[in-house]
Amino acid sequence: MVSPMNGRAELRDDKVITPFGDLAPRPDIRPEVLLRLSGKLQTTLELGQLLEIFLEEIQQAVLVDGLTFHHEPTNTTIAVGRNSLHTANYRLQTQQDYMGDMTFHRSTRFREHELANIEGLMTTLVYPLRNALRYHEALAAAFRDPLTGAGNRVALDKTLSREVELSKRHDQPLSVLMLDLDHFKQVNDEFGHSMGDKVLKEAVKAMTGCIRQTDMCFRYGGEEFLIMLSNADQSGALRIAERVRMGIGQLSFAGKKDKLQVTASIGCATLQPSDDTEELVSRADTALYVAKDSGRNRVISDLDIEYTRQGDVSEEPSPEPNQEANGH
Ligand SMILES: Nc1nc2c(ncn2[C@@H]2O[C@H](COP(=O)(O)OP(=O)(O)OP(=O)(O)O)[C@@H](O)[C@H]2O)c(=O)[nH]1
Repeated sequence: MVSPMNGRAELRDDKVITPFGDLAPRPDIRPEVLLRLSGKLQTTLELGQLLEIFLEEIQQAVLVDGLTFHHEPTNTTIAVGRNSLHTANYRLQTQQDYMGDMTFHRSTRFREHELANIEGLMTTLVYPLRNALRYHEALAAAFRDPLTGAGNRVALDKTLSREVELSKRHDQPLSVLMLDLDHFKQVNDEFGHSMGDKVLKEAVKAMTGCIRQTDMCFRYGGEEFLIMLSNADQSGALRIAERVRMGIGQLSFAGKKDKLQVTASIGCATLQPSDDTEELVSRADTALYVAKDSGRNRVISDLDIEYTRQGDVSEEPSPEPNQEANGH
C-alpha cells in the first residue's frame, strides 16, 4: 500500500493541512464545480449515499477508483467504488469533532496537483459529513437500549421478522434464546437499584461475549433479554445458551457486605416451517417459563417441552439440571 502523501494530511474545519504546507500545489477547481458538489452533498443525510455522491463528483475532476471511509467511534466502515494499490489517506477533523478517516484508491500513483484537487473538493464534504454522522448516530441510538447498549424492542421487531423471512427463504436454521435473570428483584432490594443496573450492563456484556458477531442481543423487558442466533439449529442454540448461562453465573459483583452473583434462566426455540415471529418468540417464552418453574438457572428447549408432554421422558425437562447458585 502506498501513501503518496508520505504520511497523513489533516482536514481541519474547512482547511486542509498537508505536510507540504505552503509549498503544496493549489487546487485547480472551477468555483461552479465546488458549488454543484456542495449542492449535491446537501441532498442526503445517509452516509453511504453521501460518499457515493462525493466519489461520483470527484471522479469528474480527478481519476479515483474508489474511497473507503472509516469512523472509529461508531465502528463504521463504508467502501465505495474499487479498491486499488495506491492510496491517499486523510484524517477529517473539525476543532470539536473527529469525523473519520478517508482513503482514496487508484491503480496509479497520485500526483501532487491531483491531491491538491482532492483536498480542495474535500472541503465541501466536511459539514455534510458531520451532519450525516450525527444522523447516523441518532438512528443507531433510536434502536438501542440506553442502559445496556443491547438492541431495543423496535430493533428486535425489525430484525427478527427480517431474519425469520431470510431463514425460510434460504432454508437455514434460526434459533432464539429468551433469557431472564433470576430473582432480580432481590438484587435491587438488597444491593440497590444502581447495582441492579450494573448487573444488567455486565450481563449484556457476558451475553454478547458468548455469541457470534452476526448474532444479536435485545432487551425484551426489564431483566429479560432475547438473543437471536442466526444459522443455529437446536443443538447449536442449546450449546450457546449453556455458554451464556455459565458466563452470567461467573459474574461477580462486590457489594458493601457480601459478594453478589447472579444466575439466568433461558428458554430456547428453533424456527419451524410453520412459525411466524410471534410463534417463535412465544415458544422460547414458554420454555423460559418452564426453566423458571423447574428451579431456575437452567436452559430448556421448546422441543424438550413437547417431548415431556408426550410422556416419552421423565418429568425432569432438562437432562442435566443445573443447581441454582448461592444467594440469588
Ligand atoms: N435496577 C434495575 N432493575 C430493573 C430494571 N428493569 C426492571 N428491573 C427490576 O427487575 C425486577 C424484576 O422482578 P420480577 O419480575 O419479580 O422477577 P425476579 O425477581 O427476577 O424473579 P424471577 O424472574 O421469577 O426469577 C423488578 O424489581 C424490576 O424493578 C432496570 O432497568 N434496572
